[in-house]
Amino acid sequence: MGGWRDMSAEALEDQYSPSRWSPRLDRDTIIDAHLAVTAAGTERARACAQTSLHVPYGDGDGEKLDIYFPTDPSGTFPVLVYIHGGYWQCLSKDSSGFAAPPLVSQGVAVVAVGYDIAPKGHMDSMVLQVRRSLVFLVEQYPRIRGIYLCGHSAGAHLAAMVLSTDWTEFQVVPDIKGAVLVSGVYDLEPILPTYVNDALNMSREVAQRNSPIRHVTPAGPAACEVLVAVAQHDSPEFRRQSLVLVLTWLYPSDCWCSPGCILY
Ligand SMILES: N[C@@H](CC(=O)c1ccccc1NC=O)C(=O)O
Repeated sequence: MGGWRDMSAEALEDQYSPSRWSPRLDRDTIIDAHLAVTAAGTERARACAQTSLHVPYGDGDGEKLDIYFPTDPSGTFPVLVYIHGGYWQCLSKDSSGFAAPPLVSQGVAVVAVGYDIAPKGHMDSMVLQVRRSLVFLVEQYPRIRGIYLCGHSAGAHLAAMVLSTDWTEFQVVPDIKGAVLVSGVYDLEPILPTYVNDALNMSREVAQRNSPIRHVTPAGPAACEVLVAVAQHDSPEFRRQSLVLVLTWLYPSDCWCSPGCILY
């Protein structure tokens, strides 16, 4: 069966370039459209919510987050933590607050997490940064009751790594109640031969260590509700990746990601 290991680098680049799969817009237009929509949505969110912007959660340049507070600031509140995509090398928290308006009006805080993207940031450090951002929120904002994670594309990968965290290595265990993973990449090995890895410069070992489908801890992922979503026109490889993640988390003792497996 022709799995990703049988694909040429060219074919993999096609599969792992979401911009090439839109039936409506060409590959350059669609990325610009994505940037325009997220930037405008974030501007709207900043106009309608109380915010704390560029809050440092660590000493690194990129270790900052934006908080959009609930309209009614009394009492405790759940928080939606949004992790942006951009193949770990573009985009930022500064245009990642677009989900806030309907949530803050319902008493939910929204946090857009920043992290040091490549080439400055490495895969290990980005994963550590998003984990630390949650520890910071729990420690600094005791009125938070329940964390919901949302990540898009590379951000869905980072969110899945957060769900796979062994929190015994940290000071606190964040109360993650749910997650929405949108069009993520959960096995990093197929992107090694593609242009995506030019800035990331991952070795096979780094890619495997940071692949949620290979990172199933004995305790499994955080015990919470998870919605794994793909888009109608995502590439077959993107759709396969989400399917393998779901199967891995549902049936961790079965093999879903080695040569010979039906979905490999
Ligand atoms: N070079 C990629 C760009 C890309 O993947 C992307 C662009 C904007 C937001 C998210 C993206 N992908 C995953 O993080 C492409 O051509 O589709």
